[in-house]
Amino acid sequence: LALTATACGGDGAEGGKSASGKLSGTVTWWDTSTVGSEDKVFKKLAEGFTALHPDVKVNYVNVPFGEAQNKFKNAAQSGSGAPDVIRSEVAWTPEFADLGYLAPLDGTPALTSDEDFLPQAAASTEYDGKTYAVPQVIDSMGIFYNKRVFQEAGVRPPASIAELKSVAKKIKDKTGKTGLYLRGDDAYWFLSFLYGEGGNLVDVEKKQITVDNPAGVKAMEVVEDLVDSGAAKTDATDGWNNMQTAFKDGKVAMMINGPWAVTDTYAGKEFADRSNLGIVPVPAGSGGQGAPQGGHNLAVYAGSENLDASYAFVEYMTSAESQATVAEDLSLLPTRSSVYDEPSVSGNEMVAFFKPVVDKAVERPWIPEGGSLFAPLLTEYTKVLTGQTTPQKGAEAVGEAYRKLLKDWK
Ligand SMILES: C[C@H]1O[C@H](O[C@H]2[C@H](O)[C@@H](O)[C@@H](O[C@H]3[C@H](O)[C@@H](O)[C@@H](O[C@H]4[C@H](O)[C@@H](O)[C@@H](O)O[C@@H]4CO)O[C@@H]3CO)O[C@@H]2CO)[C@H](O)[C@H](O)[C@@H]1N[C@H]1C[C@@H](CO)[C@H](O)[C@@H](O)[C@@H]1O
Repeated sequence: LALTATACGGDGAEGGKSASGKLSGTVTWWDTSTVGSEDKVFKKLAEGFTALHPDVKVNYVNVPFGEAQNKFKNAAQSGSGAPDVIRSEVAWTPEFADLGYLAPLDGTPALTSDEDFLPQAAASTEYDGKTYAVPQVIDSMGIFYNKRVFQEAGVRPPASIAELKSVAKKIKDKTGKTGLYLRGDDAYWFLSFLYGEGGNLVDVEKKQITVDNPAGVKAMEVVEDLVDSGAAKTDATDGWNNMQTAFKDGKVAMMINGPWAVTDTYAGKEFADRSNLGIVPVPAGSGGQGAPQGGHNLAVYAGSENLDASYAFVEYMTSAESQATVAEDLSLLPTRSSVYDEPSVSGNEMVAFFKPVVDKAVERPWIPEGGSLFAPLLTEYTKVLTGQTTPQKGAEAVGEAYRKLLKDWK
């Protein structure tokens, strides 16, 4: 008599494992990847799971990046409507784990060959001595530039803020185009300038708020000056679309961005010839050089009624083969070291550029409040860029907000 362990899932679907170990039921996966450039690759990959496990139905749901975090927290809190698996951004993972919304994965089939994961990618999945997610992609940022415009202006890619300004001036004089598009509605775009001044948002070891120290104020002055001097243009809203459109249409010569922008950028008329897209490290400031570490993990909802199939699905989606497919199709960076040895991956120019960048990217504090540091930073960053506050006042306001958020920090 084949005993089938069945349980009614959150969405009423049956799930579980038959005595023969065959997986069954439904796995609902909330993917946050960009619709129109990344989603179709991830959807196709996810649905490939059924080829391996015919009795498992994968319910692929794309939830916009800006909505998924709170939508998941609300569903998990109410115990209704949460997915079995969520694409959990690196900063969401410690927060979800701290709230008890994620299934610990140590010792489960979700986590295989975990010594193969890049340590900096694995770091965001570990919380309180347990592993709560599996790294899917890791990323950082660089300067994307239009080689044709650079040739027309007779300039070379900038390596410092000073060179960024002089290159932008030459481009404006020779071609009439603005040098840089600096995204103003997402504070992630501020971090490489902060690191360039030798600053950081906080110092985790010392439990210190550092965003409002002199380096933090200087970084706000740097971005303010890039806009006021005409070297860069920015927007307070709809930054992603404005940045991509301006760069893809050749209206600006540079943008700062990450691997997740590559596929969409290649769709631009300026980059139909992909060799016209150049990429170099973010500029050095007066205090150093550094780009932020970002990325996404796959995590299993602690209340999933189909843990067995969810573990297997996460393992499949983060396997070396899956990561190689995603790197080839989307130029996204694998989180498994072994995948970089695949010829199709190491031969990808974008992956080859970003791997050393990711290896020395500035790691973020993997604390539950880590993601919450961005909302107050965004408010002041946008105000500085649009002349509504001064760098000094902006940085101080962020520091004040952080001291409310991180009570016992100095
Ligand atoms: C404000 C947010 O601050 C932080 O986010 C940081 C983030 O921590 C940084 O790492 C960085 O993320 C990189 C990312 O690493 C990089 O991969 C890429 O991601 C691509 C994907 O690659 C692409 O596939 C596709 O998905 O699209 C993705 C996005 O393009 O670019 C990201 C940067 O965009 O920067 C984020 C800051 O934006 C908080 O964590 C919250 O997210 C918070 N938002 C909440 C706010 C709540 C209401 O207040 C609202 O109710 C809540 O629902 C919202 O969640």
